[in-house]
Amino acid sequence: MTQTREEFEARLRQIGAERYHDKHPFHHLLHGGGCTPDQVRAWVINRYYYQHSIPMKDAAFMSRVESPDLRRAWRSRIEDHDGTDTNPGGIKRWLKLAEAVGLDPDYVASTEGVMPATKFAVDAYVRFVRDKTLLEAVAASLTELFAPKIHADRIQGLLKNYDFADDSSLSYFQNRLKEAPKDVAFGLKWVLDHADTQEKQDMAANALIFKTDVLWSQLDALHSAYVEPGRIPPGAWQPGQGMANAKAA
Ligand SMILES: O=C(O)c1cc(C(=O)O)c2c(n1)C(=O)C(=O)c1cc(C(=O)O)[nH]c1-2
Repeated sequence: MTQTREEFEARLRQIGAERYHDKHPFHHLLHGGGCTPDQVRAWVINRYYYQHSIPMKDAAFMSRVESPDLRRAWRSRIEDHDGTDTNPGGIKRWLKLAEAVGLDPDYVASTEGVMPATKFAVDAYVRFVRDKTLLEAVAASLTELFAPKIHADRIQGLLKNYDFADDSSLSYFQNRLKEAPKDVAFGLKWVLDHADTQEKQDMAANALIFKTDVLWSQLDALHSAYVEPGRIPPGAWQPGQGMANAKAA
């Protein structure tokens, strides 16, 4: 049976309550101060791959949208990450974080050393958005409903527990707190408006589940490579590589 708007929204929120990556042990370690500097670096290097792919994902989405109104509402997402004349954008802010943890930002931006599992997961998200219905693509972005809480927890946890954390190194997350709410309000309304049959509601819910899997599997890979059992896959970053001071020397 088709759910009411309220029931369907509750179903989407329940997916986040059960599956969002704020529950992953790697995030508990990171936010609680339990990561070594190299574990933080591994996270920054791999997560950069997600950051650098998000605008490509949004460009893939927009290339398929026929409605000028929908494209206009969506395009600020690309500017938020790539920047404008007056805003450096999220990718540059992420590289500030990379510098603050001692990495060479050029190394991080090269995406060398990113684990294969990170690439598989993130590339699958870009392909999903390119190939599936617009409804599924917008629904997949709705993990951002749950992101403000994790960003706020992260800012608080990193500031409390790590010397590298300050307003400059954490500016990425501070900015997302301002940017994400408008995106997610728009995306949620769009999905609720368009998922008007049971079949479409199921498609949208499954798209959101897929996206939680994309996020979760990245952290599983990070945990197994750099925490326990510490099995770094061939070709992935080894502690000591890509450091800023190695370049200066
Ligand atoms: O730190 C996080 O946990 C987190 C999660 C997500 C998400 O839920 O996909 C995004 C972000 N951050 C983020 O910063 C971001 O710009 C973003 C864009 C998107 C998207 O799917 O379009 N998700 C996310």
